[in-house]
Amino acid sequence: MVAVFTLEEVSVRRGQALLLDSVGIEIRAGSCTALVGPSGAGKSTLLRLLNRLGEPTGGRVLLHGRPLPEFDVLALRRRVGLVAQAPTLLTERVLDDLRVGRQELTEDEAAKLLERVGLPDSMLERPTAGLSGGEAQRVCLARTLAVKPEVLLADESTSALDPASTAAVEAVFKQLAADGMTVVLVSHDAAQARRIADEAVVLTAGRLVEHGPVAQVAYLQGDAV
Ligand SMILES: Nc1ncnc2c1ncn2[C@@H]1O[C@H](COP(=O)(O)OP(=O)(O)OP(=O)(O)O)[C@@H](O)[C@H]1O
Repeated sequence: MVAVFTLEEVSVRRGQALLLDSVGIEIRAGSCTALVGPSGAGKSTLLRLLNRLGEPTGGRVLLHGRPLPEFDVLALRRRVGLVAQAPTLLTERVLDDLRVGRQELTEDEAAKLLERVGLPDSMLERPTAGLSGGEAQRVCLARTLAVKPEVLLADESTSALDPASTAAVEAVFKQLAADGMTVVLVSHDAAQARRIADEAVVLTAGRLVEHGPVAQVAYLQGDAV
């Protein structure tokens, strides 16, 4: 197995609270890994360590065997892109938003990015203010992909979307992993994790309780989540 990320005994303590407790996992290259578990389990905390939006207070996170602090943080964040829960558009026009991380992006490339996330190229000239939540989330996803990251992190990226937009975003994640990208997503939805992920990491109260192929992870079986 080629590990993209290796977490060695990773802990995160904030004051009295132990948000992550000695978590050790490897995240396989070219797979879609879902971080699942109950509310407050530490899923977002773990995800944010992977591009240094957060720092462990114990243990180490390695990218291809190198500790994350050895990388330039901005270069790391281009390599490990994050799509947040709520879409945040940064400019007034869709095309300009897609160029935020890559100014030299041509209109052709921008149109291809939109196609990749299931949006028509006619949207390039649209004002960002008029987009629906589902469209805005997919523009954010396209903007992240414009930078050509090696890894895509997604934190509950469909939790505010209607079923049709959720299905569209899920299809994009699946296709990205099928194309060889490493995708790590946080989901509170077991059915979603089963639909799109290859592997699942189950956290409860900051501790790793299971990690394996989705079909073998007990937490994801049945509808009891
Ligand atoms: N700065 C902080 N100080 C103390 N506790 C914190 C801090 N930040 C987060 N927490 C707590 O850490 C726990 C883990 O938070 P985290 O957001 O990682 O969980 P989660 O599994 O993603 O939850 P959810 O599914 O509800 O988003 C929560 O109980 C949260 O309240």
